[in-house]
Amino acid sequence: MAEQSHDPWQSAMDHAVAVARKAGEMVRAALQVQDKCSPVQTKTSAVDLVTETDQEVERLIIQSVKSKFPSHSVVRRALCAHYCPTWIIDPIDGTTNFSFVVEGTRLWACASGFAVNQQVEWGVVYSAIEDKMYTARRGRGAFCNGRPLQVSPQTGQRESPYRCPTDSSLRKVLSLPVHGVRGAGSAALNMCAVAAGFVEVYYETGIHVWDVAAASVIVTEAGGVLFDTTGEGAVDLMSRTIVAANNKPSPRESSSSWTPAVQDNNI
Ligand SMILES: O=P([O-])([O-])O[C@@H]1[C@H](O)[C@H](O)[C@@H](O)[C@H](O)[C@H]1O
Ligand SMILES: [Mg+2]
Repeated sequence: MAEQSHDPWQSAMDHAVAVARKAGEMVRAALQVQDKCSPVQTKTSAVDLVTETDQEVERLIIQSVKSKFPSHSVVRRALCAHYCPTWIIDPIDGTTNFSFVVEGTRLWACASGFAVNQQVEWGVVYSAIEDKMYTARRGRGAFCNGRPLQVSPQTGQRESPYRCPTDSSLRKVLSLPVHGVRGAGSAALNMCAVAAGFVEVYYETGIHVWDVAAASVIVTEAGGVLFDTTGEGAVDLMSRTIVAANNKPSPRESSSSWTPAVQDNNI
C-alpha cells in the first residue's frame, strides 16, 4: 500500500504499533528455542549483545517499513541529520534479559522512534510479556494500551531508609536520599515507568540513541522532562547519557529537597 498523504506520520505510527505486536510475538516464541536466545558474533558484539532474534526482528521491521514507506530510512545508529523521516529501531531493548532468561522476566521491549529533522515525532514501545503498548505522538499525549499516561506528581522528599549508592555524576544531579534504586534493565521500559508515574527518575550513561529515542517522546508527552547528567543542559539523544524525570529540580531544590526514586542501570 502506498504512503498515506493526509497524515503520514500517524499512518507510520499506526504501522509501528502493528509491527511491534508482530515483533513481540516473534520474540516471545523465540524464548522457547535456546538457539534463538543465544548471543551471536557480530562486528559490534563486544559492546552490543545481539541474538539471532534481534536480527530477525530487525529484518522484519526494516522490510515492512521499506515496503510501506519507501521514502523512510531505518537506522539503529543515528538520529538522522537531515529532514529525511527516519525510524530509529531497537528490535529487542533488553537483549541481556531476553538472552540470559531469568524465569518470568518481563523487561525487554520492541521499540521504534520516528525522527524528522532531528525531532522525535512519535515513539512506540511494546512490552510483549505484559502486553503493554506504550505510544506517544509529539503534542498529542502519551498512552499505554490507549490509557493516558501521566508522570508522578512527587516533588518533595520521601521518607527513606536508603541512600543512593551512585557515582559522582549521579550524585551531582540527584544528590539526596531516595526511596530505592532499581537497575533491572530495558532502558525503554524504565523510561516508560517514569512516564507512567511508577518511578520519578531514570538515569543512565553509556546508553545509545536507539535505546531511548522511542521512549523519549513518551516521557515528555506524559509531562516528564529529559536532561543531561549535569542537570543543566537539554538532552542530546546522541550524547549517550540521559536523565528522564517527572520534573526538573531547580538548583536550590536539587541540593535540598528533591528526592525521587531512581533507576540506575550503571550501579
Ligand atoms: O542492548 P539493548 O538490550 O538493546 O539495550 C540495553 C538495555 O536498554 C539496558 O537496559 C541498558 O542498560 C543498556 O545500556 C542498553 O544497551
Ligand atoms: Mg536497547
